[in-house]
Amino acid sequence: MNALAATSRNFKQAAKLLGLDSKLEKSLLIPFREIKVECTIPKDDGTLASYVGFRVQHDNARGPMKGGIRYHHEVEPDEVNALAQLMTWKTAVANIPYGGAKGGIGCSPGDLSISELERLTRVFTQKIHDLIGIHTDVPAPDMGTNGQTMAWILDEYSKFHGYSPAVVTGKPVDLGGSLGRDAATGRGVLFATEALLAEHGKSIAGQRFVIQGFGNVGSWAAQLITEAGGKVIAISDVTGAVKNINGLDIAKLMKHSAENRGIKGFEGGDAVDSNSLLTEECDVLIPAALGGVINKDNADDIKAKYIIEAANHPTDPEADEILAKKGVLILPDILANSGGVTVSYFEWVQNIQGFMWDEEKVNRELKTYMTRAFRDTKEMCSSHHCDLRMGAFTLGVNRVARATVLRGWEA
Ligand SMILES: NC(=O)C1=CN([C@@H]2O[C@H](COP(=O)(O)OP(=O)(O)OC[C@H]3O[C@@H](n4cnc5c(N)ncnc54)[C@H](OP(=O)(O)O)[C@@H]3O)[C@@H](O)[C@H]2O)C=CC1
Ligand SMILES: O=C(O)CCC(=O)C(=O)O
Repeated sequence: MNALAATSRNFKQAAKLLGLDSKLEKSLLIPFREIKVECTIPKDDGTLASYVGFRVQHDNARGPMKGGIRYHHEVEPDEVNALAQLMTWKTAVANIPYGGAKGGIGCSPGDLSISELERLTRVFTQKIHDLIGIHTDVPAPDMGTNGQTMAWILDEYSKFHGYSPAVVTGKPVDLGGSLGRDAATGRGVLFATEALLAEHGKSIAGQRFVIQGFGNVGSWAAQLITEAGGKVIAISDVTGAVKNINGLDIAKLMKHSAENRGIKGFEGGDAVDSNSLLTEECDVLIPAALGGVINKDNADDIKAKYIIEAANHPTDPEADEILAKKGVLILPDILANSGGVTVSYFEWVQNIQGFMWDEEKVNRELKTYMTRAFRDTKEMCSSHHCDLRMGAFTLGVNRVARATVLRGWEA
């Protein structure tokens, strides 16, 4: 199912459970602003190349809009729209004072040189600089982007507006980035998984994990789960998938991946078919790459008891229904991966205060926020007799709806 159709379907179900006024429901779904820009750059070989960039600013009822920028060849308007909408509900679930936005450029970052990526990022920033800002819309990294990308945006934006470190988060620590932001989404995944397992009398130790994606989120999740005593038995990235039922050596896999631009060829396990990774025998499945990967075609074959959505919208609504019938518990994206934007909030707060927290404080606060978001979601599950996805959606949508009405929304 199309990402926007899937996200909107979940939103409408939550609106129904909350008994939301139909006009308010319609207004909450419509994005505040959709930006599309053409970014033309000279390539290293002297030819010109053109890429389409997007920024969708979905909602700002609770504060400045917030969300990552993705560089990927599949970036298209509907998906960016869906991701921006998810950010609105996610920041509300985390109860941080933000709305939601998302951006992206349709490109294959692996095929561009560092200087081409820099030129592309600077041109994109030139085209959107007057629509983002510390109190309007604050970008961060997502798939295919990283701290360096944020540093270029910061620098380009600052040429127009003066030095403004708080205009982006997820930037390098040397430029005012927060300690702990790099690991934050993976660490948040760990905390959320711990909270879910604890409800069932279990802990990370002794559970078998399968992870799709070995980038920022997947690799940190794998490291932290291993440190907590979990056994990561299979991992995939674009180059392939590797499995070891005794547990993969994540430190060695990190080294191999950095040296070989991917996990293909890693000798600490058996190469397996990437397409069957999601249906491997395990206790906990963590999709940490693309959206829509768990769908009606593979949901019935999934053997995990728990799915922790580290990626955004990895599960289609049709798959949700199939998995619910099988008794598989899903910790939804807007809760499970909210650790990244939560520490982005800490980073923004530190920049505005001109003060730096130590990493221990960042991680401690992150745990408090993740545990609170989990508890608040469970309360919505109890009061609306719904699953965790609807618990999180009703929590987020209700908070945004209340802020919207309080600010003076009129039907
Ligand atoms: N970064 C963040 O703070 C946050 C990210 N997220 C979400 O987490 C997910 C991952 O983001 P992030 O880790 O930042 O992105 P990265 O670009 O750092 O990593 C993405 C990973 O996914 C892999 N991948 C891409 N396509 C496939 C595929 N078809 N099969 C298997 N693996 C694949 C990539 O492989 P390769 O490297 O070989 O290309 C890479 O290992 C996204 O859905 C993102 O929206 C959510 C919240 C915050
Ligand atoms: O850190 C942020 O601001 C946003 C992270 C993000 O894009 C996401 O949570 O999907």
